[in-house]
Amino acid sequence: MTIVAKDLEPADIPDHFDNKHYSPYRFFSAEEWSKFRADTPLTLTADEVQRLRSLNDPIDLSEVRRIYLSLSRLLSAHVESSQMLFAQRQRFLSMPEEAKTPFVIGIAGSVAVGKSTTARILAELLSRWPSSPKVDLVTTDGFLYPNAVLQRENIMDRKGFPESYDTGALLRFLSAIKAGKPYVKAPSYSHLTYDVLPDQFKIIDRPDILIFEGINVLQSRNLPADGKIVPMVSDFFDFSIYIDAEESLIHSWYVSRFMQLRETAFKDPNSFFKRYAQVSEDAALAIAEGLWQNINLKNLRQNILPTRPRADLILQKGENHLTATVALRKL
Ligand SMILES: Nc1ncnc2c1ncn2[C@@H]1O[C@H](COP(=O)(O)OP(=O)(O)O)[C@@H](O)[C@H]1O
Ligand SMILES: CC(C)(COP(=O)(O)O)[C@@H](O)C(=O)NCCC(=O)O
Repeated sequence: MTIVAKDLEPADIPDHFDNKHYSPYRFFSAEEWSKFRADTPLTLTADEVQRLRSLNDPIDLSEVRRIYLSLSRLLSAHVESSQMLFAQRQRFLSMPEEAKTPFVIGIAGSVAVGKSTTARILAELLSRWPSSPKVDLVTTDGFLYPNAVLQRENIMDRKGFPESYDTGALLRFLSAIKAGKPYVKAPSYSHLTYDVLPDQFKIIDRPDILIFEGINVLQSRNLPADGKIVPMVSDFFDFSIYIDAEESLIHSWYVSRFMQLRETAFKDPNSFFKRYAQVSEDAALAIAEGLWQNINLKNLRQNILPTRPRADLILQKGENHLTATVALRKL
């Protein structure tokens, strides 16, 4: 029987991630991957790594050396080739040489998997390569609808799900960046107030690289009822990374971070979660479990993990947030 594309349901389309023999990815152990750094100098200091890492993320200089130097070397090779291709195309079209529009790197993965640390370390390392001195980082939480809207729509417990983002604003932002527009405004979010900051923006002015990080960045959108084809966020990416780990590990990272935040950020009188700093440890654990099970785990299973096969590179973390395997898409 011949199976034609239209007969395939999404569930029939193999992920191939787990079948290492017939997979669109090549898999490398952390040790194999670390060799690809060649003679790339380690330009970050232990103090800088400490400053860049998020709460509860024990990443250190040896992890930067093992994983991130090779990754920054690979990414800078992609940036340079794309700049060269752009210059060749300008000559082909007999158009004047002009600056290439930003190279956009998407970073996806579950809540609490450590996307922010990866994004900040890569931004620092990439800004030290001659082809990309100007690197900016934007997180997608600024594009969430304000709490007032989520409450009105009765979807506060869907924060982070596709419907909680202003997808139009996300697409307008990325298309302005890719069009080479100067001074593009990115909206901001506060984990302290658990809400978007209405009048605070980050100005993105034609960087060499834009790192765009968030749980939803590899999601495709359902086609609207009128059948119009709309772009998706990842259409604007030149390279994408998915940060992966076993569900049970991410679960434990989420809960232990929550318990640490209870001792720090939640004590701030402006914290949305300040009441959780006052309850007993057992009650706080139950709240963290509830947030994980009812919001973040559901979102991971339904909307985030299914996007993993779309990434160009997958960093698979093991115990202690250390990268165990790197999967790189075959070109
Ligand atoms: N309630 C919170 N209060 C303060 N900071 C938080 C809170 N939740 C998350 N963060 C911080 O926000 C950043 C993003 O967290 P998250 O979206 O879970 O992604 P990831 O852990 O993959 O970076 C991290 O640096 C994390 O430490
Ligand atoms: C703000 C987030 C949705 C992450 O947003 P992102 O930057 O990935 O778009 C997430 O950190 C979050 O707050 N989730 C809601 C459930 C919870 O409080 O854990």
